[in-house]
Amino acid sequence: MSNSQVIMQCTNVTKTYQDGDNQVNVLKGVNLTVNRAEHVAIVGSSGSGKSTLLHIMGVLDQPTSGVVTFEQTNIHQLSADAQAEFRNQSLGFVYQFHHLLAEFNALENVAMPLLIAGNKRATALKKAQQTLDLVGLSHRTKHFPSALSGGERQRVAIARAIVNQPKIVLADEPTGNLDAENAQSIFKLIDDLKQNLATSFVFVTHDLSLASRMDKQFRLVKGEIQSGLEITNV
Ligand SMILES: Nc1ncnc2c1ncn2[C@@H]1O[C@H](COP(=O)(O)OP(=O)(O)OP(=O)(O)O)[C@@H](O)[C@H]1O
Repeated sequence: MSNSQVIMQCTNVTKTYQDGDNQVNVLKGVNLTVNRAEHVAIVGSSGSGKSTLLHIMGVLDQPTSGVVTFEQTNIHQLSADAQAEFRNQSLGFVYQFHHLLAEFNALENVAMPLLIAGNKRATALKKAQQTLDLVGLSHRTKHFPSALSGGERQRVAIARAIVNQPKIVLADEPTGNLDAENAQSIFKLIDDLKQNLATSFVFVTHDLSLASRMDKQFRLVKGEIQSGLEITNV
């Protein structure tokens, strides 16, 4: 695989917290690579460091040591402005809880990142409409979050994450709050998006059957990546 295929890379990433007199080593030298348009799962038991790693990859947090590159640039050495631009333009986030704005309808929620980036309202709404079409919610654009089902809200959250065509989406247990049927349907949606988008996806999930559908799986055990994906003990 040539280096130009690599979009994001973690090299020897560690994270240590000081808890009183104790040092808590949450990540102990994590190495992983995400290629262009690749769908990657990160699995691991509660407390294994998954969210910490995802936050570091999204420059929401700093590693204690090690390097994270995005298109060969060390993202933690960028200026605050450049980091904000990276988050705005190259990155999408999806969380376990949708974090949609209650006072805006689905269309406006999806348009929000484009409006914040300075697009005209008409342009932003048009792109938001196209993205809601893509996630199968053409018929729900005027609904407020409170009038949508859990699965529909998560689709809106995914539409919001991809509306500005980021190169990579980081998703922290995007189906963790959904029943099995809705979880399946969200993963099918993400599979289907592969046909339309060249976006890389990194998912944190507890669900090994969903993880096994991704192109690649990393298993975190006590802050270290272990190779192989076993169906037990996650
Ligand atoms: N600010 C902090 N100070 C001290 N310890 C922390 C801090 N943040 C996280 N931790 C510890 O780091 C460990 C990893 O947390 P993290 O949230 O990354 O795990 P996780 O694998 O995402 O877990 P879950 O699946 O439950 O969300 C946990 O033991 C947590 O208590």
